[in-house]
Amino acid sequence: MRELQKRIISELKSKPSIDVPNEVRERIDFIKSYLKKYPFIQSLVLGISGGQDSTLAGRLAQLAISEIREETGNEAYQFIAVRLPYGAQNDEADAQKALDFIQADKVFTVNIKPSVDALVSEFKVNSNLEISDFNKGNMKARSRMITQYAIAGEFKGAVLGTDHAAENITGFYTKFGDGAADLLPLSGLSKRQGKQMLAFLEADEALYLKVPTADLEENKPMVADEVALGVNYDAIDDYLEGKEVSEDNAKVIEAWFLKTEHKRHLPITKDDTFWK
Ligand SMILES: Nc1ncnc2c1ncn2[C@@H]1O[C@H](COP(=O)(O)OP(=O)(O)OC[C@H]2O[C@@H]([n+]3cccc(C(=O)O)c3)[C@H](O)[C@@H]2O)[C@@H](O)[C@H]1O
Ligand SMILES: Nc1ncnc2c1ncn2[C@@H]1O[C@H](COP(=O)(O)OP(=O)(O)OP(=O)(O)O)[C@@H](O)[C@H]1O
Ligand SMILES: [Mg+2]
Repeated sequence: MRELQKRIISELKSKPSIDVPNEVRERIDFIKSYLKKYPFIQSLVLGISGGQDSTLAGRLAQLAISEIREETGNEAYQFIAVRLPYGAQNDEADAQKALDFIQADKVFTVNIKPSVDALVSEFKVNSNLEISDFNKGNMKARSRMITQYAIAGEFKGAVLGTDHAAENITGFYTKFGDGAADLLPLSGLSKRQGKQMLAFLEADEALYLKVPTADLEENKPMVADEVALGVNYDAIDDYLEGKEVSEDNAKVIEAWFLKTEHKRHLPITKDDTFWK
């Protein structure tokens, strides 16, 4: 195995394969044990996009909350799903399908378009600064973060994130946007391991066979992650599972990993050494 591949696997804690029922159980138990340790936290909050990752994290969270409510008799525990479209969402039907599957205790819908557009327009009006479509995409992800933390603030909540090894390795998320969260129930998983868990949980296969997309840019709607990254998830998963991948794919994956190293650390101080 490549030296960097070994280091990445160890850092991201990815596994060559998973025992699917056990993996589901361990991740539900992780959420429950955290809630038991910090009883102040009574709700879990997560944005549901209609994509694979939030469908899986949302269902695991709802199962954990239902179990803990039953076990403790405390009816205050709840899972709050949040729809956060920017105007009309291209794959709204998938988001509704995901909500049907997750069966969240509560659903809020907040259109982030007015606040994002207001901010973009302020730059233009006051500073004649044109925010690029790409940068605006990251502003959308950060607006979603603000909204989820506002809901957590109202409901003694913690915010869940959907980051997993196949996303963390390329840093393909917005720093302090969708990258910001309190708990990460999918940590260490490859994309295909997430699919296996959704199949085990009996999700409609349309929810995990669909093409993964960030869908943040208006000039390039629904662009597939794999196109933006220049490498496909099969290769990323193989790499994380310790398999051999082509030299070209390995180089692309490793370049993303090295370029985004700053995203996998807390804000950098003079005493940190990872970047030296
Ligand atoms: N070396 C370094 N040391 C310390 N900080 C560094 C840095 N390089 C950049 N930075 C900071 O990081 C910022 C750039 O990072 P960031 O703001 O994240 O922006 P960036 O990594 O440029 O873009 C985010 C990428 O993730 C994709 N994304 C975002 C959200 C969700 C999803 C999805 O799959 O759903 C995908 C998005 O399409 C885009 O390709 C810079 O503006 C700077 O503040
Ligand atoms: N329109 C949206 N509404 C609510 N939450 C969203 C929306 N878009 C993104 N998010 C949040 O940001 C997270 C990151 O998006 P990302 O695209 O990586 O995951 P996904 O859409 O769940 O799965 P996939 O990678 O398969 O598209 C989502 O998991 C979700 O929590
Ligand atoms: Mg998505």
